[in-house]
Amino acid sequence: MGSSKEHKSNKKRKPEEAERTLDDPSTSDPITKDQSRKKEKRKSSSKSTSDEPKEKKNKKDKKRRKDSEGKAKDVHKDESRDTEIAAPDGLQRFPDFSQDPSASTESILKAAQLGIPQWLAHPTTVERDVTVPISDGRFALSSQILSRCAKAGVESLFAVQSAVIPALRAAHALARLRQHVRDLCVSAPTGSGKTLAFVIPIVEKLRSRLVTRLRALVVLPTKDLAHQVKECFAFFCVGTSLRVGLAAGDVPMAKEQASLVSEEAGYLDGDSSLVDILVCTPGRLYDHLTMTKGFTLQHLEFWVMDEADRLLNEANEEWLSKVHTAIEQESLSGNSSNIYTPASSNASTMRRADLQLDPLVQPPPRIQKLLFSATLTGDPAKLARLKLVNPLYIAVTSDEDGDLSGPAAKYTFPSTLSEYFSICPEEKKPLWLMYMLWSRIVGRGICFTKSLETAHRLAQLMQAWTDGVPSDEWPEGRRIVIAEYSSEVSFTERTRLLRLFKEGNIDLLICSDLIARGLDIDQIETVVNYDAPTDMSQYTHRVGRTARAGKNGSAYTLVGVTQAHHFKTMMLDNGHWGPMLKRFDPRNKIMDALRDQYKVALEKVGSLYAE
Ligand SMILES: Nc1ncnc2c1ncn2[C@@H]1O[C@H](COP(=O)(O)OP(=O)(O)OP(=O)(O)O)[C@@H](O)[C@H]1O
Repeated sequence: MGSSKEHKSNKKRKPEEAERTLDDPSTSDPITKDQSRKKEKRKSSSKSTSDEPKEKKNKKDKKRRKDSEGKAKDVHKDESRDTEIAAPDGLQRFPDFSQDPSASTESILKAAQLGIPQWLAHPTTVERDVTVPISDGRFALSSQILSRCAKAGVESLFAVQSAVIPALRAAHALARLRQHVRDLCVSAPTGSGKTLAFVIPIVEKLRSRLVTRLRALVVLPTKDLAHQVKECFAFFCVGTSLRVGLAAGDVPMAKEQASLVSEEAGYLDGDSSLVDILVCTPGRLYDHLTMTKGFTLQHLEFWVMDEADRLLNEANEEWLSKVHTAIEQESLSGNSSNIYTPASSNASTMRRADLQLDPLVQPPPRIQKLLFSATLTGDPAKLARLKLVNPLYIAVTSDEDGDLSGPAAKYTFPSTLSEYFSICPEEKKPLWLMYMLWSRIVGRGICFTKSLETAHRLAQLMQAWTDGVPSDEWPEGRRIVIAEYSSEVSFTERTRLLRLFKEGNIDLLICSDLIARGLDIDQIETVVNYDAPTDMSQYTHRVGRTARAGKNGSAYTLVGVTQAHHFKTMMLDNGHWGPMLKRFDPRNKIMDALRDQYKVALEKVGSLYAE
């Protein structure tokens, strides 16, 4: 894990080749032709900045002058309120995250007109480069968690963690006073540490539980991500008796069932659960709710949806209503014939109608839903399906983001990311990629293509090229190693490839969008968009595989001539067209030298298909 010191000291890397900014008048590409059409739009967005009231500007300046280590307390306090509420259980004071009462009537009306709920239109914001020492009292972390953090190299908490952890710790304290626990929606850039923002407080809350019951459900869209998050939980649970399970479909159903539920316990009141925390994919969760005897959500306290917008986009949404039904049925009818006794170890968390009517029994904490994403959906209809209760929206943003109800706020990028694009004739893209590899513009990285088919063919071509050039002809005498990494490759093979990549034995993984989301590989220095992403969310997640945890990284997008107009419009519409995105063009001299190698590689692959 990157340390917070790294986080602060990074500088952006420049590519070796000549750069031209987009507003360079000498540029004569299809993109710039479109500039005048959009001028009006940009004018209006810059106007809003210059017309800003002085007071608001001063506030922003003050924010900018933050000292992330020492004064971070001020940074993610809701600026409209100076009040802090005292934690009832001896925790340190924590910020009051209640809704912003100062939201202007105008912005309230604007949000209402667009059908955006107030909580979504007025997030509590946190500056993206803030870090807070882990020992800060507001986190109230136990020595067990602190020692795991130390082991992981976590000395400071990143912005998203410094906002979410106190909010959750506060909610836990309030839950004990039978107050309502608010659901949480969190939007923070890629690589900003969202995983630990929920792992740490969940482990902290559950570590003192007495018996094993399924209390935290963490849903992720893919098997690969589920594995990654399971590993993270397992690491932070060392030293506790908490058990972490995985249901991602990589082992046969029966084996997975046996790892989650014990047959011996008799399937009552969730006492057959073998895990406290379950990390799963939607498909397997659905299967277990349907088919696994004794699998119950009766004791659930946390329901995390990581990469929430992708989960809400799942073609098959049945899993969502299945979970809601499971929760609701269990709380209405009870799922058990067990007789309740106050001494029962289950009593404090069991969600059963007969218990809830008993005035002597403290109600169980309600299930807190926690949504995380780098590109949280603003679609009210989709969010409504989650049945959120009094949600709190925390957004990690940058000073440049401006209007938080605008699109730029939806897509915040790591400050350590350098972004480049090139307009490239479609048929020359392989040559362009060879150039970038040969001239070492692309360090260790991943290359995204639009489809499995393209990934496969490109990997073949690049491998034919690298195999065909003798080792001593390569720059620095080192041949580049390229591998295909896609859903066509088996999960076991993907695991092996990732290991080789992490060990430095593979330089470039060519893939479809399989790993565009969430995958955390420390060693990725460069992302290449061989095919330009078609929407901003896809762009954000792809480039977000680099520049993680405060490390430097670069992203290069090869924009086909026919896609240039769409690419520029997409960037403009999302406030991402400007100095942050630089143009690069290959140097002809090197390209000329590579042309022959390219021809040889093409012939070699052509003969493969002819056979
Ligand atoms: N406080 C911290 N100090 C040092 N490293 C950290 C800290 N928090 C997280 N990291 C590291 O930062 C990396 C990125 O974290 P994580 O995968 O949680 O990002 P993310 O916000 O979920 O990104 P994405 O949106 O792409 O999924 C991980 O390698 C993690 O171990």
